[in-house]
Amino acid sequence: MLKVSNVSKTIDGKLVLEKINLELTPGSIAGIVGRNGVGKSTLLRTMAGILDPDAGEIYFNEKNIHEQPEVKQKLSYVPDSTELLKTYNVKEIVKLYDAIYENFDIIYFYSLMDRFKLPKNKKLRSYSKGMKALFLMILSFSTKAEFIILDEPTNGLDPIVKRNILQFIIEEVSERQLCVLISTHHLEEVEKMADVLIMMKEGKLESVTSIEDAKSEYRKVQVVYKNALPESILQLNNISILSQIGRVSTLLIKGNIEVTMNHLHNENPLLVEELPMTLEDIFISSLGGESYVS
Ligand SMILES: Nc1ncnc2c1ncn2[C@@H]1O[C@H](COP(=O)(O)OP(=O)(O)OP(=O)(O)O)[C@@H](O)[C@H]1O
Repeated sequence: MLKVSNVSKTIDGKLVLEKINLELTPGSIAGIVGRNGVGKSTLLRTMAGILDPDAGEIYFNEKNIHEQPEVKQKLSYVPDSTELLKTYNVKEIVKLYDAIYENFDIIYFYSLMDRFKLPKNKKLRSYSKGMKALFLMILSFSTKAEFIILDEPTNGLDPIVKRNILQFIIEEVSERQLCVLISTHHLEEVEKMADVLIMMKEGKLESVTSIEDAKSEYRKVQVVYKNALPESILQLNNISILSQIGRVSTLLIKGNIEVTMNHLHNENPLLVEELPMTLEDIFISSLGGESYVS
């Protein structure tokens, strides 16, 4: 179990993380989403023990990762950049990881290199972006860490490499009861693979829920009224307008769903139709700021 307790961090005079509390359990994948610059990478780096919090603690299996650094053997962090490693070749990096991680499994590492058809006698510089991302992932899972933190692991990857990586992560989590935390802007990935959705806003956690619970809190509907949207509907504070094209409005209802649906019906609509909802709708409604009517 990984526990973040009241963690705050200020960088260059700016409060980047504010009283973050979070618990993640083994055998689960958590997706952390939020707009650019809200503090996701800072939180991930702090959870990995790379940055020190100004206040609060992070525990892995009840051991404080900043006070008992040997716990970091159980954690692996994959950054969103391979800059640091690019002048090394595969064998040198493997040697480095083998020296740092006492459970590093070289046989497993090379079996994964074969599975994903990555060349073994090259400098990382000669790898394509997709190959580098796969390589870092393979390295990370070969450490046999129990908690793996991935910062934007599928950025810039083609759909096939992306699918292979995501499939690989799901396999590893179910076979080894790992806990994986993924930061991403690809909401459809979170929707497909994550058990837990973490939404972050301006340095704070806006919500931590299962994907199912997040979706059940909302309903997306298309409505058409004879004239413009009735004033009484515009005044409801649990409704967001996702789009308006002519008299056709797409609304997202948050909470109090049955009462609000009755309200929509009571205003004599020409049409009220439920639409399938995506995490993107929830993201825009919860984290999008004041105005996003298209
Ligand atoms: N080393 C640093 N020096 C100065 N400011 C920093 C540093 N690291 C982070 N910040 C600031 O902290 C805030 C959060 O940055 P962070 O990279 O954690 O956000 P993010 O949510 O991961 O963003 P993105 O989605 O764009 O990757 C930003 O305002 C950023 O400018």
